[in-house]
Amino acid sequence: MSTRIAFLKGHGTENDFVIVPDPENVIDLPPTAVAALCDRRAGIGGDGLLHVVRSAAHPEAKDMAAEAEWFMDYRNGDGSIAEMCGNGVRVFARYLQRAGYAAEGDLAIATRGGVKTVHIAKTALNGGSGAGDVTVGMGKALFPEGDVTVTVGERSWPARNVNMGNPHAVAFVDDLAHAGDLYSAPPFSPASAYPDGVNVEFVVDRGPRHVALRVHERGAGETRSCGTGACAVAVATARRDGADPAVTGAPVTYTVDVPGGTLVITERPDGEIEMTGPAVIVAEGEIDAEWLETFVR
Ligand SMILES: N[C@@H](CCC[C@H](N)C(=O)O)C(=O)O
Repeated sequence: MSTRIAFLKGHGTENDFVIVPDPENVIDLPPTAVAALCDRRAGIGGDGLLHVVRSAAHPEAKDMAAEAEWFMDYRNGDGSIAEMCGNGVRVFARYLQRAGYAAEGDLAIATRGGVKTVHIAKTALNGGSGAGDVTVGMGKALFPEGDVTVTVGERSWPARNVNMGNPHAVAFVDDLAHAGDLYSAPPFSPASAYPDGVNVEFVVDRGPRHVALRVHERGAGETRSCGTGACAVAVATARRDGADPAVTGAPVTYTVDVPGGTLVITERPDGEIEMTGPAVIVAEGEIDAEWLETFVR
C-alpha cells in the first residue's frame, strides 16, 4: 500500500488553498509538486498552497522561532514563492486552531514578510472549521516610486504601486468588466517596472469607504479574493480620498468587496493595517505520495 500525506482544503473569501501540514519540514515540495497539487483538474486545486512547518524546522524561519512557533511557507498555485498571503495567513491560523495547535485569541505566525499577529474570533459555533472571523495585523504599506500604466484592450489606467510585503498595482476603473479576462497578467508600462511580477487590482467605488475589486494574482491568475490586494486597495483608496490616517490622525476603515466575499480593512494613524474576514476549512484527506513523487524533480 502506498504512503499517504495528509492535506486539508480551505479558503478565505474563496481565495482557496491546499494545506499541507509538515511540522518537521520533511516533505519535498518543489514547484512542480506544488503546481500539481494546485491543479484544479489533475490535482486537488487551489490558488496557492500553505505548507505548515514549525519555524525552528525551516531555514527561512529559524530566526523567527522565538516569536512564532509556526511558519507559513506560502506558495502560489504555479509553484512560485511569494513573500506574503493575507488570506492564506488567516486560513493558516484556522488550520492551527482546528489541529489543536492554537486556541481562539491572539497568535503569532511567521511568514516571509515577517511575524504577523492573528486574532481568531470567539464564537459560539467555533469548532475549528470556520465559523467566525480571523483578523490579521498586516503591518504597514509602502508606496514605492514609479507608478505604472495598466492596459486592457483599448483602455489604459494609471496604477498606484503599493507594497504589502508583496507587490501590487492598483488601478481605479469605471467598471470591473473593463478588466477583461484576467487569466493572464495585464500588460503595464514601463514593462520593466516589476522584474519579479506583480499582483494587479482593478477597483470601483461602491459607496462611502466601500469599494469592490477584481484581481490578477501573480502566480495564480484571476482569483476570487486577495488579502494583500484588498489592503493595497484600501490604502490606495484612502490616499485618493484624502483620508490618509497619518495626515488626518484618525483610523480609516474600508469595506472591500471581492468576487468571493467581503473583507474589512482598517489603517491606523501609525500606518498599521488590520484585515478581517472569514477563514474556513472545508475538507481533509490524503495525498498519494507515489503520485506526488512523480512531480518531484
Ligand atoms: N492571495 C494572497 C496573495 C498571494 C501571493 C501573491 N499571488 C503574490 O505572488 O504576491 C493574499 O491573500 O494576499
